[in-house]
Amino acid sequence: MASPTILPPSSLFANKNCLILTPTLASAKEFTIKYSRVSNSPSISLGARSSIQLQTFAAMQEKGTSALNDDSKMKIPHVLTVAGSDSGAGAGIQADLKACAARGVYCSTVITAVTAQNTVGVQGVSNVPEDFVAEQLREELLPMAGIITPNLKETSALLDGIKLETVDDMRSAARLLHNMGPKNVLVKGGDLPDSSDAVDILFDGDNFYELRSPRIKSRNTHGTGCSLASCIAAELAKGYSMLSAVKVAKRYVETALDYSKDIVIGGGPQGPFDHLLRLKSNSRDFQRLQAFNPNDLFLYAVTDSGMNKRWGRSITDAVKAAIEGGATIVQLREKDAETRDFLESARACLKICQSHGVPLLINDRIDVALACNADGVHVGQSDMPVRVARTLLGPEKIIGVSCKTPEQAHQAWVDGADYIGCGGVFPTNTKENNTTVGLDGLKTVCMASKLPVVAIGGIGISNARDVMEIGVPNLKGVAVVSALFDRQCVLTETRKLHTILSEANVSILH
Ligand SMILES: Cc1ncc(COP(=O)(O)OP(=O)(O)O)c(N)n1
Ligand SMILES: Cc1nc(C(=O)O)sc1CCOP(=O)(O)O
Ligand SMILES: [Mg+2]
Repeated sequence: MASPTILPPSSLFANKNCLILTPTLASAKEFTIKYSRVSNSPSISLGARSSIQLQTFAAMQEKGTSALNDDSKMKIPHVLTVAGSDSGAGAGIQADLKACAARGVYCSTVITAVTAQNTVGVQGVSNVPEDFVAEQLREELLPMAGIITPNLKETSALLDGIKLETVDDMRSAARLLHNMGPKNVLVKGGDLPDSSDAVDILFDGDNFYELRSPRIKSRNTHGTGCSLASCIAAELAKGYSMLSAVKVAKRYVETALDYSKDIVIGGGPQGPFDHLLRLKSNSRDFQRLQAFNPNDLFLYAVTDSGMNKRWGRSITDAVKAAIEGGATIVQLREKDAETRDFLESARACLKICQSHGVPLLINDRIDVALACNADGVHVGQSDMPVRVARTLLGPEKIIGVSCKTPEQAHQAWVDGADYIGCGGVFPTNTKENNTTVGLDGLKTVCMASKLPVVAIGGIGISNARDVMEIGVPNLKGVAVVSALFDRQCVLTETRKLHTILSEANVSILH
């Protein structure tokens, strides 16, 4: 790539040609700021195109943004969006409002331009006087940005027209944009040629993350960028990290696009999609648009068909007892089961888990997980690669992967896993020829991992406390097989382990 001229940040605001514009609103002062406030750490996300962190909430109030005044009484997260109005209601302010509402966040609005448009095109734009908007926003937005989210055209426009044809080009561009000041850059590669996946590159100044998802064929894509940025702001406002917020936002937009493929609004070539899908569907898939909850890893019960047979109980009885005893997530690890039996058990266990709000994962078998619509899978380093599993399972399902080294942990994040299982922490008889990494190995992996971690291998009531006391915040719990299922009473053993973990949690917090 040729080295681009980097525009000074202030000109991004002052010069319309340098603003990051959506193609449909290219003549408007189209920029969107989403303001989100979480207790004492206010942040603004500059939406359709970027996101900024405000130093102080007070500074914003002094600027007279009355919509935000008295915010302290609000119980729900609050986003301020500053954007153009789209009369077609697919993008702009209208998309921001819908996306925030769909994500459970209150959205105040400042309108910068009013457009007349429909699914055929933009018929007119009337800008709100620039001074009036500038009065509210200040200059030099980009260096304050928490994240900017340009698509390929916008990235190219910001970088003096450079060509972006490959994922490597996107990475280089993300680095160049990062040099302009924003803390994070998400270059959206939806228009990348010759790619069967939609690939976005997130760069936080240290690491690149390649976020892939299946490309959704739909004419109803108008407002996708606005909605993604709004959703990032909404998730930040709820307190999620930038990385989690971006992942959830991407999943939300993908799911909404997929849900809206067949709706017909207007006769033009590009229609809007339906942001409020969640309100219209009771299905678990839509309810699970939340980020994976890492706290579910607290007491992770992993079944073993051999052990259950030995103690004369069915898998379903074993799962019921584990849940009653306090298991917070269940994995069916049925190495010897015939596929048909496994599927039948998985369906029955899923019903039990669903009725208790406990996620059910399937070990190794993506086919079984798909067939029974389980919550996700756990795979190892020699099972199906996480990236492939993600493509098959879609953005909503939980994917866990076994990791013994920092490098594997890093790859797990890049590939789109939700958590890692790290072990064997202690020697185990449950898994043959398993390498023991010890408490030190566990700590090393946890510290390197951007994902939540569950420890596994030889863990039971005698040593669970030692494991949790390594005191690394992303170690969220323990995964256990024999200490629960190679025992006479699964319920009693699970309860005991739950008590020990809870006590360890309390002592770590103090
Ligand atoms: C939570 C959790 N962590 C690790 C594993 C091990 O997975 P894998 O390495 O694929 O080995 P098998 O379980 O398939 O023998 C796990 N199952 N769960
Ligand atoms: C399934 C599994 N995976 C491991 C890993 O190190 O990745 S250890 C393990 C077996 C865990 O069983 P138990 O709790 O009975 O020791
Ligand atoms: Mg495996």
